[in-house]
Amino acid sequence: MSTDKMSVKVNVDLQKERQKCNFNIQEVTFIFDGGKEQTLQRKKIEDIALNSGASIDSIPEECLGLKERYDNAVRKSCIYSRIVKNEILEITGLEALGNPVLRRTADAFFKEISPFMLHLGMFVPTIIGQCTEEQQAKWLPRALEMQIIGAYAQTELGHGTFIRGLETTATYDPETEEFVLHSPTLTSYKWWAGGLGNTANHCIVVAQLYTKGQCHGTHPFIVPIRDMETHEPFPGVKVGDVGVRMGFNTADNGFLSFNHYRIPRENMMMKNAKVLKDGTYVKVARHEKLTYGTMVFVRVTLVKEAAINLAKAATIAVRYSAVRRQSQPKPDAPEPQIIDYPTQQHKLFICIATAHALQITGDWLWRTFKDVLADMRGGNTDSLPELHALSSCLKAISTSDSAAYIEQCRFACGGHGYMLSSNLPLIYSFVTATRTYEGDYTVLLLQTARFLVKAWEQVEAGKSVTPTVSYLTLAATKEKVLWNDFAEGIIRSFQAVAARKISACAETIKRHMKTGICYEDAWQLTTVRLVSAAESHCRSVICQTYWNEITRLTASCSTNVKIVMEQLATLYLIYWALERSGDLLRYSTISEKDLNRLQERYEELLALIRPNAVGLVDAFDFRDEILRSTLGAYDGRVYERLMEEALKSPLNDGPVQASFHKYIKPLTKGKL
Ligand SMILES: CCCCC/C=C\C/C=C\C/C=C\CC/C=C/C(=O)SCCNC(=O)CCNC(=O)[C@H](O)C(C)(C)COP(=O)(O)OP(=O)(O)OC[C@H]1O[C@@H](n2cnc3c(N)ncnc32)[C@H](O)[C@@H]1OP(=O)(O)O
Ligand SMILES: Cc1cc2nc3c(=O)[nH]c(=O)nc-3n(C[C@H](O)[C@H](O)[C@H](O)COP(=O)(O)OP(=O)(O)OC[C@H]3O[C@@H](n4cnc5c(N)ncnc54)[C@H](O)[C@@H]3O)c2cc1C
Repeated sequence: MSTDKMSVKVNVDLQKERQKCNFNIQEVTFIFDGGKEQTLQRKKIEDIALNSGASIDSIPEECLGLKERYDNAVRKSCIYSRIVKNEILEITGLEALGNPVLRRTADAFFKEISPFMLHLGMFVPTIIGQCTEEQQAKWLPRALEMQIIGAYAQTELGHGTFIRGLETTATYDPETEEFVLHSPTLTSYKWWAGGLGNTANHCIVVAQLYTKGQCHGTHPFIVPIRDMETHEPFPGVKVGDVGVRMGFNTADNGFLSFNHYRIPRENMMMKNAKVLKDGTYVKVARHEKLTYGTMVFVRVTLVKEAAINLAKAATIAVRYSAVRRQSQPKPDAPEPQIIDYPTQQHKLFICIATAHALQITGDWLWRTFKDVLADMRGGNTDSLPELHALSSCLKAISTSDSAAYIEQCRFACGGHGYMLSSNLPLIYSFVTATRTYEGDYTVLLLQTARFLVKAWEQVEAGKSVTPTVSYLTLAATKEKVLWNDFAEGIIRSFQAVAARKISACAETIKRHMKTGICYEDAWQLTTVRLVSAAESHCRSVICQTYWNEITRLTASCSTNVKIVMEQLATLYLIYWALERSGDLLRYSTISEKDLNRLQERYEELLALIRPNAVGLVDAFDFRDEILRSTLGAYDGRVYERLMEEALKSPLNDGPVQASFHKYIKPLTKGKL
């Protein structure tokens, strides 16, 4: 328990909730963090970063103007970066780049987003993933020392999804051994890159490479864009902010264009392809899509990012629901805590369970990513298509589910959830963007679908398939699922649903083609079903991974931890079986009777989890400085904090605002 939790006076209802909790909270924290060592490391990092007091704002961030908010975010980013560089990276090493602990700690500094986030989040990983060793030796130490600050500019005004359609050109000039960067149209302007608008002095630019008159497709380049002393953009570089956004307003998303702007040949990131001095193009990589590596990396990390943000929202909403009392369902009885309403439990407990499901699946995906990376270092890229398919659908579903449930947490907090000081709107505005960036939801599910249809064709041809789709072989037999075990039955049923949907898509494509249309058109006509098939596949992967892993992770835990963790995982599985009952009835052997039993068990589980609900969110172990919520603080002083925050509003700086004298008074006196 952190010091802030020991010294405060806690709301009586929350105190009672904590007395009811029947399991060892710390053991669950260890599970959520991925082990005891990870928890200890996280706490150490949080202590280092937060005990400096540098994260504290005198005026709430949301009450500042746009410029002051950016200014404040840069100030705090510099302090946080110094702490990360001098103290945190020493503890974590570069593993921190794939570990949400840095982001989690950063939340204490920024209620919105740091303008430096993409420096560590994408600029540094791209140097690691796309540069030769020699190039890394040049750029990496400078980037880690924060001597240079970078952004990742791939998306353009005209194209984000379709990378092959990017218009920025990098044309090699062998005379000077330079690349000439150029933005030929308005739609070729780079757009959206985080940290680019006013902060970064360097930028990774993805451009169409031309040499010897031939285009070789998109490649990444490191581009200095601003003078290191004056910070003025270099001649030939036009850079600025893209304008006010739904969230991310301190993230400094920018635009960038080039007018025949020259960079040295060595600034092409040459791990996967090179241009020699004479302009000869040499392909190094064994897989064409390795230049997309940073996107795969970020998609993998976003699964845990989705989990952490949902855990934050659930913590806020569950604690608030234990403090808040409303209505009078029984005459003469006191108003119940709103968490006692089964409908409220239905809104909230799935959020707790989903945070665990995504965290565990995210851990598993991270290990898979590292295995594939190790294979690729040895020259074997066979597992890349499976990793791409997995990271695509898991990024899509985790960010989409997380955003939807964070919004559900806000609904669960009624009117007070709408206050920015609850932090729920800001968490939502951040997470809903993750559904779009780094690959839009639909686009990524269609990438997974492409892999699934190919896997199905392999199965039909009697060939073997990769592990995550091996269920297609079994499920294709349409055997009856035995419902002697809820979890096993649901997992097998989801696999049957996915398999039947995938096979139906493959058949539909063939049927369309028999009418004489080409494969691409037949594919388009099937995309609504393909997205649905990819979603079912992803759901089956999450259900199976969550169930298998939670069984493994709790094997040596105390009995009550095992019980509560199993209750949550079962709740997750049953929730989705009921949500997708139409699919199950259509494609699996489930009966109405089975579904009725699932509904009953689901309602039993809500009641069983109820006494442990506050304990479960306490186990996420968010310090108040990170939660930054009037509704979710550990002490439950909800109403006091709401009042305190209200009084900090600049609109409360005096009893009469200047606008009264300027406008209202003249209006009421008939002088306007
Ligand atoms: C303070 C602490 C900081 C710590 C930070 C920690 C974490 C960071 C957290 C968050 C990050 C924060 C913010 C991020 C901000 C956002 C950044 C961005 O958005 S950057 C821009 C991202 N852009 C995209 O994602 C674009 C999406 N589009 C694509 O990926 C591709 O264009 C698309 C849709 C995949 C299609 O590509 P295309 O080249 O046209 O390919 P095809 O469809 O023709 O497919 C050809 C084959 O290639 C396979 N493929 C495609 N992609 C990949 C891949 N990545 N890897 C492997 N293989 C791939 C595809 O499956 C086809 O295969 P087959 O031919 O079917 O075999
Ligand atoms: C907050 C934020 C931060 C960002 N940060 C960065 C950054 O740092 N660097 C960077 O380079 N980019 C960044 N981006 C850009 C981001 O990567 C793109 O916005 C994203 O990849 C989606 O591309 P798009 O905007 O072109 O959408 P579009 O592709 O135009 O999508 C619009 C609609 O069309 C649909 N659609 C598109 N193609 C297809 C298809 N083939 N089949 C079916 N439907 C399709 C989509 O599903 C969507 O509904 C950021 C974006 C946001 C919102």
